[in-house]
Amino acid sequence: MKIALLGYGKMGKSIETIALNRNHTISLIVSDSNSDYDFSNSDVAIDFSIPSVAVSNIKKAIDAGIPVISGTTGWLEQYQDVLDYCNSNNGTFLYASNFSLGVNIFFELNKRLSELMSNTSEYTTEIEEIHHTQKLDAPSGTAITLAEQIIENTEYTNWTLDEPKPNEIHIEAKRIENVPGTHEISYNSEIDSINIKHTAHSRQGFAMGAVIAAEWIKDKKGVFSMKDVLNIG
Ligand SMILES: NC(=O)c1ccc[n+]([C@@H]2O[C@H](COP(=O)([O-])OP(=O)(O)OC[C@H]3O[C@@H](n4cnc5c(N)ncnc54)[C@H](O)[C@@H]3O)[C@@H](O)[C@H]2O)c1
Ligand SMILES: O=C(O)C1=N[C@H](C(=O)O)CCC1
Repeated sequence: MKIALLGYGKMGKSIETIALNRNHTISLIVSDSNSDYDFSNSDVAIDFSIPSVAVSNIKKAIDAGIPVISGTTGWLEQYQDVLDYCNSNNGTFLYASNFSLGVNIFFELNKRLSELMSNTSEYTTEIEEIHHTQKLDAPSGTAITLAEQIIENTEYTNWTLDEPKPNEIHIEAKRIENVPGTHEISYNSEIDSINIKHTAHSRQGFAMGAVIAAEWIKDKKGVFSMKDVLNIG
């Protein structure tokens, strides 16, 4: 498979290594310095760039009729616009806030735990995420997905990085050098605490998941998620 890499930073380089090991080729590398590019020699595009350019990269791939997967976070206020664009142009698109198998299993645990907690009023819920200091967005896309899952199953209606109101889940976003990504959900009462935590030891899981998603999506049409790729949940 010929893969176009949109973004060639920490993730783009990890994806390149894994893709080459799985006998794919890299047909195009787009970084901030070469925005004038075309997809004529590519089967699929993988976008891990920056929030301000992700949407134009994704739309450009859809315009070219190339399936595109995106792991870039921090642009989700435009997610519905991208879905509509993809559907009205008969394109192929998959976004995931987190491509690792472990986090996608963790999402299922989070969903189940929030269902179990839905009828208890004694507990308050908090999310802590820790990432490296170069990260541009806060909270992480993964923390937003976790919060949205909890909101779907409980009385919470919103998340906040600030001091929470009673209906808001507090997300604590910490930035510590070299941390690839840690997420912890806590339910705290006077009596006890319940915590679930995922710790990434490297970027390998994110990159492997992205390559597997690209292999899976190559000949499909429509909008997909990692649940479709991994067949879980
Ligand atoms: N979904 C996931 O599993 C997952 C995992 C890790 C990171 N991420 C997200 O992926 C994104 C990239 O992460 P990273 O750690 O590789 O960041 P990074 O800063 O190391 O790399 C970003 C790259 O984008 C490039 N870029 C800038 N302008 C561009 C343009 N116009 N077109 C294409 N590329 C351009 C930069 O040159 C840089 O090389 C971030 O949004 C991050 O939050 C998601
Ligand atoms: O390194 C990053 O940046 C990461 N971003 C994703 C997020 O925002 O959730 C996934 C984890 C790593």
